[in-house]
Amino acid sequence: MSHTPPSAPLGPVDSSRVPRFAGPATFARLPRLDQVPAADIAVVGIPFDTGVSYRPGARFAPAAIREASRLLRPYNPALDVSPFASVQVADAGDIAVNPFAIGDAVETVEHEIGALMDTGASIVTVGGDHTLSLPLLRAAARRHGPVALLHFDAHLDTWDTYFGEPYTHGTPFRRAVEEGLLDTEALSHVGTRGPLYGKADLTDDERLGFGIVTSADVMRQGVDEVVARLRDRIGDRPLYVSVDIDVLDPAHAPGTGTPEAGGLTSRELLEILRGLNGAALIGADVVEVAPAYDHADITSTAAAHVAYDLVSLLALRKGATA
Ligand SMILES: N=C(N)NCCCC(=O)O
Ligand SMILES: [Zn+2]
Ligand SMILES: [Zn+2]
Repeated sequence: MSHTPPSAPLGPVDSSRVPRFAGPATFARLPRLDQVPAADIAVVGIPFDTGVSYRPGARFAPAAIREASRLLRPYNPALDVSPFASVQVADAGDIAVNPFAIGDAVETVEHEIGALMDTGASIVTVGGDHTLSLPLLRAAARRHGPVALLHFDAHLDTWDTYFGEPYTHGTPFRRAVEEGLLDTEALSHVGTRGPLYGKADLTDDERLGFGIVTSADVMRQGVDEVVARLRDRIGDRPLYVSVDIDVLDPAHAPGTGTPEAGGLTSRELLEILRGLNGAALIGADVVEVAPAYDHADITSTAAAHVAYDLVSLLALRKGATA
């Protein structure tokens, strides 16, 4: 069901008239959700980093990504779409999550995102740590049933517990499989690399149903072959995409909490995402941006562009054109 009003959607502030560095930042200078009757696509910030195991700071990512998104323009040539022209896209602001209690934050995110989805909006979240994918997948699965997952990350994030804790940024996808939120025929990690605790990390992960396209596979096989393999696995299932920005090499994303050498370039990541055009994307998150470790906004710029392409893919699904 589309909630696009009969009149044209309210688009972003025109950066050819109002300088793009003026005024408060919303994602891509889009209207706030409270300025439009309803949104077909909502970008939501989640300022939360209580689930991290190493460098904190992802709570500041929604603001940094919005600032970095000021330079985005309304036509996306790579996907030949104007994502804001015929579909109402809006910035829904930040979810007020409890910074002291992970369980409470997880419940709040599930509830708030579920309520937004109930209005008919598709959601792209920006910011926060990878703990958040669990409540986001709970909300997605409640609406769509078990979903296919494309998980871009240096890490597996299928560990069982950390310090005995079940809800952390290293464990969301183990919980998601246990809770039946994922279609275990269609689970892929992309960009995996780096040292593990032991070989069992990999065998456990495989037992949960995941396939792995390592960072080195992307280099050896190339983007087109990787996209073909992933699309084959996803088919026409409802698809959730989770992007941990540490999938990028630290040269392309220094501002993150658990950096690993040997990652994707931002060009490779964007091209793989664009290869998903036509898949049944239903929602996405962009997590693990930690602005305090960033330089020259490299990481938040990459995250803003990733979110823009994800919004573009959702807009295409909702009928947007050039
Ligand atoms: N960045 C994410 N999501 N997870 C990293 C967990 C790595 C570790 O603590 O061993
Ligand atoms: Zn990671
Ligand atoms: Zn992760």
